[in-house]
Amino acid sequence: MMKNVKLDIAKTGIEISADIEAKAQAANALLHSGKGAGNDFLGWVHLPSSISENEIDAIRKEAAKLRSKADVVVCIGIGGSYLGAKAVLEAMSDPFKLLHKEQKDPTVIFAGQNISEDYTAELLAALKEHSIAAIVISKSGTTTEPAIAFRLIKAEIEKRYGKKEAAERIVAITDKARGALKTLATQEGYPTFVIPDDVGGRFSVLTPVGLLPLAVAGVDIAALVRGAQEMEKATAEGVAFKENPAAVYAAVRNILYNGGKKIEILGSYEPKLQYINEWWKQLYGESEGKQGKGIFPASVTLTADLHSMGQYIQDGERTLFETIISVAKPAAEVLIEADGENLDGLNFLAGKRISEVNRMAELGVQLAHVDGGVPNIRIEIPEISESVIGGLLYFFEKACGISGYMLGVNPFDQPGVEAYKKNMFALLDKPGYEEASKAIKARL
Ligand SMILES: O=P(O)(O)OC[C@H]1O[C@H](O)[C@H](O)[C@@H](O)[C@@H]1O
Repeated sequence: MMKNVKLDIAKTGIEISADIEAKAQAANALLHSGKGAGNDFLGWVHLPSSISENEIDAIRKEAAKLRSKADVVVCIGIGGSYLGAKAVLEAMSDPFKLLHKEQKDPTVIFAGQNISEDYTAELLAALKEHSIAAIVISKSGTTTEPAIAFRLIKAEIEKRYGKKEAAERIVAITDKARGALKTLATQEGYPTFVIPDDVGGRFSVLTPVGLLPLAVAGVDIAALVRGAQEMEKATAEGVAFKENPAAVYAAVRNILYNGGKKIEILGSYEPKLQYINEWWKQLYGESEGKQGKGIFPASVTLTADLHSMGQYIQDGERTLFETIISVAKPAAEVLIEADGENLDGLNFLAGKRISEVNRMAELGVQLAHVDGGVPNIRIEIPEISESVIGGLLYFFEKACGISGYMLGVNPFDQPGVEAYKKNMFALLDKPGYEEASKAIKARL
């Protein structure tokens, strides 16, 4: 099988012991047996292979409808109901798309991932110039940020097109039975897609949560799923440890963490992958950061951040390791031309592709950081395409499950996220929070 994720751990200087190897294999087996902590949230393990063509067709059909009606589709959600679609969309998009006069696909934009009044005002103002539709996504159906954004976007759509047509322009993705969004969608007659009970938000990119917005934007979701299916096989129980990149990645992280490397920096030399970092941060941060434990997931985009974070990485506290997603083949070719005057002194690069310079930057940085005491894990992917990205996402998910079990936590809950919510509701006098309101206001 062609390897879409090649893991190179040589520059960590780590030899994985038989003991750690066995631990990683056992953690993978535990995911497959469904007997570990959080085992009612393991639906993602076999998600790629269980997506049917009918499901893909239904998503594509709904996407085609939204595409025919709107030139801007607002995708409303936060956390796992936002980052997967955003990450893949950025990875697959021309960053200068909006500068082109012809737009062949609708523009998918995001809302509900903040509570900024200015963001909201500017969004609503910009929408005035476009035909619009919306996808509202919330697994719980009760998350405040997207609920506020949706209330405003729903009102705008209804005002413009009427209630009946609003039900043709709004799609809800939520739990099959529970939550305010489910009730609302049923009442308003919105087409609805279900987030399976056993798939947590941060593992939901390959459900309609990620697939519908991506299909609307013109991303080949079948190829995305295909790539994930291949990775599901490549990381399955029974695959030899050394052949299973997810097991090896989890094992190396575990060793690094126990050796005092508390922070992992994910980076890439392709700015399109920036939001893959953001998606990965939620995946690993919420899965492992609990009970006073867990690697802190950080990220950089290179070479930009060498000029801001480079000093620290090279020379600051030695609690870091880095993981670099390295793209073997750029899609385009741009050569650096010779210049007769050579005023900028760059003629030594004449005739070279930009990617050659980028590659040498990557290799140079890798050795510099290793010399500075920052172990380096390299994840090579052949190119940025839907199937490769699908594989990469599943690779990270599988490794996260294994890693969480190796760490000894339940990787599938996030109890710590509730603390701020309680305080916010108390401060906002939400009914039911009367006592908490009094208590918290006294502390201000
Ligand atoms: O999809 P939702 O239920 O709206 O949740 C959106 C996000 O918010 C929560 O607070 C969780 O910490 C995340 O894991 C989740 O992805």
